[in-house]
Amino acid sequence: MASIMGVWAFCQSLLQTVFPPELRFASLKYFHRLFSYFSSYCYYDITEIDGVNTNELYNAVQLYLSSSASISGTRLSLTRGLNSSSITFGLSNNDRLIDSYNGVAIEWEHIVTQRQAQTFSWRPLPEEKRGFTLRVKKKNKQLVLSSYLDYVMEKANELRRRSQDRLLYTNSRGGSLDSRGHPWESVPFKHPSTFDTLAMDPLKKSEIMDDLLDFANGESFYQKTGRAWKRGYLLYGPPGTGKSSMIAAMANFLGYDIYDLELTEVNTNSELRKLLMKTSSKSIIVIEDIDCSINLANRNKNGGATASAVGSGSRKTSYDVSSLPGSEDSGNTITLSGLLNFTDGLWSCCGSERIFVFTTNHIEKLDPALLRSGRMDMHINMSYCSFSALKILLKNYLGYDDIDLDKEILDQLEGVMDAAEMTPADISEILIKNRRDKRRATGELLEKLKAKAEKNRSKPMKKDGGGVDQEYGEEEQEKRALDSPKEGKDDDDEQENCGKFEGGIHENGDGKIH
Ligand SMILES: Nc1ncnc2c1ncn2[C@@H]1O[C@H](COP(=O)(O)OP(=O)(O)OP(=O)(O)O)[C@@H](O)[C@H]1O
Repeated sequence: MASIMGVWAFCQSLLQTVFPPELRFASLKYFHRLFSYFSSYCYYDITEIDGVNTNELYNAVQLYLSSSASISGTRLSLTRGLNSSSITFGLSNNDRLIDSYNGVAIEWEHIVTQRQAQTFSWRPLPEEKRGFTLRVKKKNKQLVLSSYLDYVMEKANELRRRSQDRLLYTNSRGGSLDSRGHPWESVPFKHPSTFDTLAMDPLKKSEIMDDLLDFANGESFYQKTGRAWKRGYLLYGPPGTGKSSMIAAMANFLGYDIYDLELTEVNTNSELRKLLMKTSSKSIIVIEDIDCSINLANRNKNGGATASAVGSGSRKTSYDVSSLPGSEDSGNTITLSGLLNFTDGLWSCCGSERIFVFTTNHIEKLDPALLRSGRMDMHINMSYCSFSALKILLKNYLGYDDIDLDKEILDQLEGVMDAAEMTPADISEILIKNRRDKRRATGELLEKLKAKAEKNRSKPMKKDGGGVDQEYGEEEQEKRALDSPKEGKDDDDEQENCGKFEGGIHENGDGKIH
């Protein structure tokens, strides 16, 4: 052993003296070339750090391989990212696995080596040099370059979305930028509302779910028809009927982030555009209480853009904004046409797969331009709790199934439900309060429903000029009465549009009305 080692050391020193490093390097290079010329494989190296920047492809490959069921190694590396509630596992150092794509075997190897002495860098580099080497037969090279890597990126993005908690963004006050120069601030979005917990007519619910799925899987459809890959939903109905819960359920269903746009914090149309440009794909952009955020009632025929408080009853500071041509962008205001451009115009197409959701408690206050066909693809009426919706609440809150409930009580509940006009929020309150005693819960609920129905019957809806519901309170009625008179051409438009929204779902754009 000692002799062999002695000979080896001697040969090594001889080699180093006879062959200078340059010669060795050159011969190694030619050897590699010769090897790759005769080899039937080609190799691609994907390093973790590309120069000084992080290589996104490396992260994507790592994530993609973590999902591969064919991981054969018995030693895996486990990671849990920031904002993530799940653990992902990946290839351990210098491990390899075979992936299959369109019947072609692709070999991945995770290479980890020690980084040589640190050269000067503005950014400290990790001590280890990590990378993936992809090996594929030369004849399949084209497949890897043309589609496999795109496929890996796409899958990785999908996995990232699924494993990471969704984020809820809101625009910073007065359009200020955060430390990363971003106009949106985010927090993890953990709203537990899902379509299972949402109390509404099951038929309506499944229609919305189908529509969302069609949208999410409709990339080729939108491409084929030349339409921007986006969809608009208008949720309207009295407070407490589940509009916000519906948005959360949509986000949880599709795995999208939510951008909650506070319009009262946006000063100009261009600020609005900048915000839009900074939203990511696969997201829901929400403008809640659009009638309160800016006054989008009848478009002012005479004046320029004015910014003034809207008066009593408005829940937020509001701006009276006209959308006359020529008044756009004049002064520090956003206009209706600016808003429509935001959802509809050329700018709405930066990024893709985005859903716009507007909510309002008073659909009749919205400008017809906002309701016109093609603007908001679907109008969803979140109405008072129906009997079928009540059954969902009873199941979720009290654990009742249809069969558990007394037939007589069920009949009584069904009898008063529509006349009572109670919101799911009111009903959930009663159920939460008595959730430990199911009998008391149903008893109290029935009592309250009967009393409400009786009250409604004895005091029929006093309608003012605009058809104001007593539920909305004196202050709100006054405001609505002020806003109700409609004039000119828009009048017809509005009536035509508003006439369509008597309950249920209405689909625009493709001519279908539900
Ligand atoms: N359809 C529903 N299904 C299940 N729970 C509901 C529903 N509607 C309301 N709730 C309950 O009532 C609470 C308030 O509902 P939510 O905020 O979604 O109503 P909203 O219509 O958005 O009200 P607002 O117009 O005041 O914003 C929710 O936390 C939820 O628990």
